[in-house]
Amino acid sequence: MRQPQVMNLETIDRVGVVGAGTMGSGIAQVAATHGYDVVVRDIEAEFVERGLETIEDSLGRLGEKGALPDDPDSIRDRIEGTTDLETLADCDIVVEAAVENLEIKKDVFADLDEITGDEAVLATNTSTLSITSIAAATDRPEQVVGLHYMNPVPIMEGVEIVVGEKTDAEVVSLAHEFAEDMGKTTWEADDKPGFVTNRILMPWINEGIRAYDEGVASREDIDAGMELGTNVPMGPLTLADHIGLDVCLHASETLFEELGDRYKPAYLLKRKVEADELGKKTGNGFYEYD
Ligand SMILES: NC(=O)c1ccc[n+]([C@@H]2O[C@H](COP(=O)([O-])OP(=O)(O)OC[C@H]3O[C@@H](n4cnc5c(N)ncnc54)[C@H](O)[C@@H]3O)[C@@H](O)[C@H]2O)c1
Repeated sequence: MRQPQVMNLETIDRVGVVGAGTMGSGIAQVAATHGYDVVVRDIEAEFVERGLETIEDSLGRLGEKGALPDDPDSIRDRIEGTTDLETLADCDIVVEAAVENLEIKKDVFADLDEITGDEAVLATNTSTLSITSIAAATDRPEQVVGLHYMNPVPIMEGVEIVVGEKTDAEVVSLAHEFAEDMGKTTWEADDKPGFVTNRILMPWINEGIRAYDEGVASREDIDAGMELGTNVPMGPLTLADHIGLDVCLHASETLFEELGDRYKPAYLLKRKVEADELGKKTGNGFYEYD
């Protein structure tokens, strides 16, 4: 195993992005917006082109709203598209956002491990797959970390930093700093299935889908019920559509395989109710209140 090099944000100039789909194009755009030189790679030229068009459209819209620190053309000029993975060889950090398939991600990481410099950080945007498993395809598992951006990347503020079994603490710090440098706010999760977000989100989405299928309410009323009743900005069916149903299915299958039936009331929930810890009204639940 290699020894991790000293890394800090100042050493990161060139950012590689693998995959020019929904997430990869967003990550490339946000990195370029914050001054990084970006190279984004997909397997087919038409996918690269589509990703770049998405970026141009989004930059155009944000530019019109005055929401960019620079003019859209200058930001766009910082992004290079390619089908050749070798173009990522001199990247200081690579964020992988290819399809949610462990074998594909492992192949990508093995290739990145071969071609990038020793000190490069390799990050994955996986929604549910194990960082540790992906890192095992490399000879630098301590430099592999989860950088889980949210969709749509240019709009969503949060990035979940996922710590693999062997991820070095310096790499974790760098991941936080890198995301924050892109104007994001981070939180950290251990490398457990679904991390924080999808572990909780996916059963919620699936329940919304089942409720619709079982005729509990119309699509609109399920979404309205959750939006108006629980103050989320988007109900489960609309959100699933935004995420991509295939992405949701992949994520759900991984969680089901790893965690089984998650729909029983949580053990701790029952215990807290028995202990009369009912939340804000009793002054304590999962938090304490004055
Ligand atoms: N869509 C979301 O809401 C969301 C949110 C957070 C994380 N993610 C995760 O981000 C990743 C990408 O998801 P997406 O929604 O952008 O998917 P997508 O299908 O929109 O894009 C994936 C892209 O990866 C490309 N690709 C496949 N194999 C490749 C390879 N070997 N090298 C380079 N490119 C390759 C595909 O051609 C495609 O363009 C997945 O791991 C997903 O779980 C998705």
